[in-house]
Amino acid sequence: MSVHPDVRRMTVPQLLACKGHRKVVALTAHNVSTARILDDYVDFILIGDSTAMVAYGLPNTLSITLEQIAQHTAAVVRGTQRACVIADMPFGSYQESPAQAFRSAAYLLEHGADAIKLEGGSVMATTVEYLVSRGIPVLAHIGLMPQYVNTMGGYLAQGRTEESAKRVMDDAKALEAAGAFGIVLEGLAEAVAANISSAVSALTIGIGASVSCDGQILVTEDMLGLSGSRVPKFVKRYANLENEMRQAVERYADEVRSSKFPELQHCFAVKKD
Ligand SMILES: Nc1nc(=O)c2c([nH]1)NC[C@@H]1CN(c3ccc(C(=O)N[C@@H](CCC(=O)O)C(=O)O)cc3)CN21
Ligand SMILES: CC(C)C(=O)C(=O)O
Ligand SMILES: [Mg+2]
Repeated sequence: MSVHPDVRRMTVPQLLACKGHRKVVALTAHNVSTARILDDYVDFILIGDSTAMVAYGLPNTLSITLEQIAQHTAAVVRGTQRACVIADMPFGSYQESPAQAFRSAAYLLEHGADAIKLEGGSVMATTVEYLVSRGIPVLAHIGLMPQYVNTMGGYLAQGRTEESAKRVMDDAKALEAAGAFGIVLEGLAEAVAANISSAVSALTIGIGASVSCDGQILVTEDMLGLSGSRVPKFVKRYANLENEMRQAVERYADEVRSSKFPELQHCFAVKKD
């Protein structure tokens, strides 16, 4: 990157300044071609651990490694200029201790991330404070936490009982006090998301948590119709790129088989004399 880039990347303080003024727009990406397109439209791009599922075909988000997320982060950074880039901390890279979390988060910042995201409520407050006080902006993630799939027994919406609603509100307040600049609210009852969004000064980013959040995020493959038929209830399909890709690939296959492609314009001629 040049010393004086014409285009400035959105910073975490600028993201936070959106609270109460305008909605924050976010999507996931893990490669250059997608990141380059998103860069013109979103405030931040998340390299989600959902990459495990949408890019690697793994059954859940648990087995993607820090090294994999770091490489996908570097790719997204190379494909973007304006969007803030936030990397998901993979399972096992931060739960052990604040020091372990710092080492992992620093590794992701070394690969170009502007901030990191980690899952967990009050239990992560000490870790969040440790990271933020040492220069690493933290986006927290509560409600439906996919890295807890084995203890939760599934991807279940949260905040639907009084007890659950109170727990999630307490988590949000603990993370705010620890210094998280934002909190992803996933799979959360609408009223609870609304209460949290007005109770905390941190930015709330919803996914399946209603329009009351300060911003929204979705997995890009889901909203583009590229992740098959089984998508979470909270996904809205803005395109059906699977159909488009099928049509294009079918046409290519037909043209190769019928020798219609390639044509002369796609070929090199021998140089004259
Ligand atoms: N492609 C993709 N999109 C995602 O949004 C996503 C991932 N992968 N991987 C990690 C997690 C898993 N997510 C999920 C997966 C399934 C449901 C789901 O099926 N939920 C039920 C409701 C469950 C209940 O509370 O009863 C649903 O009907 O949507 C929700 C979130 C969200 N995250
Ligand atoms: C959907 C977002 C919030 C996420 O954590 C992911 O993609 O991994
Ligand atoms: Mg994630």
